[in-house]
Amino acid sequence: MASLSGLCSSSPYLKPKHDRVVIPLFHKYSLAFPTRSNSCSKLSVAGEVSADLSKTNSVGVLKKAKQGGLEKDPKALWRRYVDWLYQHKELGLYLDVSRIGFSDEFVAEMEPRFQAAFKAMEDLERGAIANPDEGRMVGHYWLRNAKLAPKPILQVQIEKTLDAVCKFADDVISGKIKPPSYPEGRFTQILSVGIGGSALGPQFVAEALAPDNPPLKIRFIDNTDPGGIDHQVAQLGPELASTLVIVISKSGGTPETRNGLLEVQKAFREAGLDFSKQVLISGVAYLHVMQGVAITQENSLLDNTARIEGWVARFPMFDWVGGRTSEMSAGIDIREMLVGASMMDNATRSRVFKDNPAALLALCWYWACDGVGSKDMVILPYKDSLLLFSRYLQQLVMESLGKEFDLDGNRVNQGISVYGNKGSTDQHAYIQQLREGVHNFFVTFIEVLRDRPPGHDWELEPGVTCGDYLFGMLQGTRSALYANDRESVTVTVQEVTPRSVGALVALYERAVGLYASLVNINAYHQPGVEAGKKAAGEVLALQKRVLAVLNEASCKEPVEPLTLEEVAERCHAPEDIEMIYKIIEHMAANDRALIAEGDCGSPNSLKVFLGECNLDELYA
Ligand SMILES: O=P(O)(O)OC[C@H]1O[C@](O)(CO)[C@@H](O)[C@@H]1O
Repeated sequence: MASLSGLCSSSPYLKPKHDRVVIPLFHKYSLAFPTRSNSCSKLSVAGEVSADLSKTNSVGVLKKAKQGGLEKDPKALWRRYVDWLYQHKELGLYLDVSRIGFSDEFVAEMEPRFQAAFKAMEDLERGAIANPDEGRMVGHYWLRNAKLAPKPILQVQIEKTLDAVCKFADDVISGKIKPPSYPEGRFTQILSVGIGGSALGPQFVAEALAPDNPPLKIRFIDNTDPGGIDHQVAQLGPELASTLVIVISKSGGTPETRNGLLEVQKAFREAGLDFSKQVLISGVAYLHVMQGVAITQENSLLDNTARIEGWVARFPMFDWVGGRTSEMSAGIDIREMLVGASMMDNATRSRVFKDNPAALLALCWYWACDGVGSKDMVILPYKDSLLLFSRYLQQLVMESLGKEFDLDGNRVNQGISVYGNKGSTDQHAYIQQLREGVHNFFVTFIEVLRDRPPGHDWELEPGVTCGDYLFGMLQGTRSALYANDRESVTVTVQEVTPRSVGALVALYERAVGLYASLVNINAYHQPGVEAGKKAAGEVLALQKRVLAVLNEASCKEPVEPLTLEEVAERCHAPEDIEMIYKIIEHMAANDRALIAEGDCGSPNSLKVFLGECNLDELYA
């Protein structure tokens, strides 16, 4: 049986006190250990024997390896810090994984799997169908280096779109493109309508990179909540006339985004603004002469609508760019971000494990979460401008990794839960539990070294600045957590710039892709969300039936208030009585159904009808 004892002695981390853990590295030994399935791995690995390590259940092995606890000797820790420190010199980015307790045996065990993951990633970048469930390529890396695109036409499209977007942005800021109802002025506001990756990316980047006094202030409608939409429109006030509305929807068919579009169109009408001139375009990215831009996939539902109405220009979002990885597509301060992302992409192509920060991150995730999501990923940027990084990563990580089946059809219910906010603020919120409570997480600190632009700093007490406190809080929290065996990773950047933000996005996009290979799942589809969308459609269809039944009863002389059972029966949906009750409760709360008897607290006492009879509906 292969033993790895030789690897142990060289590592200061693995001291003799650890039991020798023997890990089968090659297929012929794996039969000694239970595997999830006997099917050979689809992943081809380096070396003469293909391993089915993608199925080896290494959780048990991991647990055994972890029993030794974390290294606490300061000198040994320092050696580990130095030994594992990753630095991207040009980007000024560091990755410290020393506070994650993976063992040398574990790294050795994972090596073949990483080589397989690297190979899968290289195939992906060459245009393989890396999203097999949707039969799509995965090409967000091409957005920052168009030469990587597998077809010349794609390279041209990427480069042309980038140029067109940058020119459009310049023309808006310079006032060359003006608000139609405000010809003497220029655009002063941006209202972005989109959801999921079509909102979180722009929101994260706007929060991280927008200057204190931007040429256009940006606000977001990222939900179908009428109150939220009204609030954003109300805050625009008279500036609605000089608001550039951007609708982002890759599919062009997301209900929440469509509703945002319709609601904003209505607001324009009510403000006496000729919406057809202050175009808010949803669907394919069309640059209308007037007041709207949209970014999404060509030939979408809305694209065809827009094409029929004849639009001036278009910014396509490609079908091989997933929503959660569309950060680098049209619409944001892109060139510098692309440079940072491209530099990080080059680094994360390395097959030399220690030179690949994304591989290091993926290794830490696998170790900390046992490859099954057993711990949550807490994202703690100690920088206000990176406030939304955790929300951005929540979608990137959880929508990519949170999958029911693996690529071989095994039910795995994979994923890593992500949450966070910012430090040191969160030290006054949930860090108490992290330090002393349930140990179900590992932390990712995001450290930004530059506190203020040069010459703008000052000491609030002799020798100490406000930023020193922030630095001290980060380091103190990291030490306090580790002292109580709470593991963490620290990503350090010099300052928050388009280049460092681009690099961070690219780092995590690659880490997610590599981790997905390690756990053998498709990171590039989101079937679970489609299920939710479908269920929402069924609720709305039932609501239509409820309204029709109530309308019929309300058109009678005298009006016939109905009980829930009667409504359910007439909808031919007795099994949906609870949903019918919820629908009626929501309608009554919005004065769209009237309660003749009883109240919603006693569902069986209810008798409801509609305030008015809609004869058109009745005879429809
Ligand atoms: O950009 P679209 O097509 O409107 O989709 C919005 C979001 O919905 C999803 O498709 C599902 O959540 C995300 O992947 C995407 O970012």
